[in-house]
Amino acid sequence: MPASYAYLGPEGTFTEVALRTLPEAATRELIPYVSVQSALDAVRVGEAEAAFVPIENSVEGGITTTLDELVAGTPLMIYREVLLSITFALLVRPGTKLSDIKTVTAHPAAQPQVRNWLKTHLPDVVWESAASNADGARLVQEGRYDAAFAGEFAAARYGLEALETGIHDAENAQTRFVLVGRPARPAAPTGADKTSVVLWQRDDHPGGLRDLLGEFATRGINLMLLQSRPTGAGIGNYCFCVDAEGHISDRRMAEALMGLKRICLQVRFLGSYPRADVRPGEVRPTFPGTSDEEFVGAADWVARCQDGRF
Ligand SMILES: O=C(O)C(=O)Cc1ccccc1
Repeated sequence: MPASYAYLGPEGTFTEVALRTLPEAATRELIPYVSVQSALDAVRVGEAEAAFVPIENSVEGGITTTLDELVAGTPLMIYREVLLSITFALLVRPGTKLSDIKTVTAHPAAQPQVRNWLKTHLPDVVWESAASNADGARLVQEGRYDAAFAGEFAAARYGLEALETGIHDAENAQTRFVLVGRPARPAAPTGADKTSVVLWQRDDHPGGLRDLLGEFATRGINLMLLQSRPTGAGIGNYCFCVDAEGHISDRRMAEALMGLKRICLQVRFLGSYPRADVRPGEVRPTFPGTSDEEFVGAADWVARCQDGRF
């Protein structure tokens, strides 16, 4: 049996389309799961080699179920990311007219991307959340709802037709997906990488978040995502999901992570992996004084001072 990748299913999700853009997906068995949790659990228990799930979109930010799964439980690691431009189609059973639609469904992350369209075209419709956009299409096929927002490509799979296509409140809306596996050595740096971590503050004090972010800022590391998530320990108790530009084997990133490890209650490393928004082969510039050579040179200088050889 080939190694398998679990993904947020059923067949016909945007997640499946994004997964199929990865060359390695062609050599794996792709198995749909009903939720992000069950796909990630399949990896945790060794049923799947990796899981492919949505993690962020450009309209609402982080997809909290995915972030919360990565923050807690048995540690997992991100190995790849994929960006997909998203527009929705309104899928209905053949013959349904716009005026027939009383109920509509989709994944909760779809709602902020179609809210204005709904207000204009179906102001009185009742929204129900589905486990995924393709699951919403399946529920329309079963007659549970009148319409679903999903990819146009899902229509044929569920015997539906697209009453409207190209629905998107925000121009260029993109969703980011990640391939998640059990912890292992990260892929080698490409020159345009991203590192994801979760940070827990040691205590609550003025400027606490600034202290954490300062570890990145003083080493010239740009941040690409900062999302607080409740720890569950009470109001005001948060951990921080951070995506930072660079790879853990870059000296500046390694030093920033060492700094965070010293000052945080806990740091969870979620992986270093190639950025999907940069062309392969393109190397990101570093800020003055933050290249590997400059870190090595500075460490040598300190060693020579300690030896009285400067
Ligand atoms: O992959 C899907 O179809 C999903 O249900 C997740 C999702 C939700 C909204 C936009 C893109 C992907």
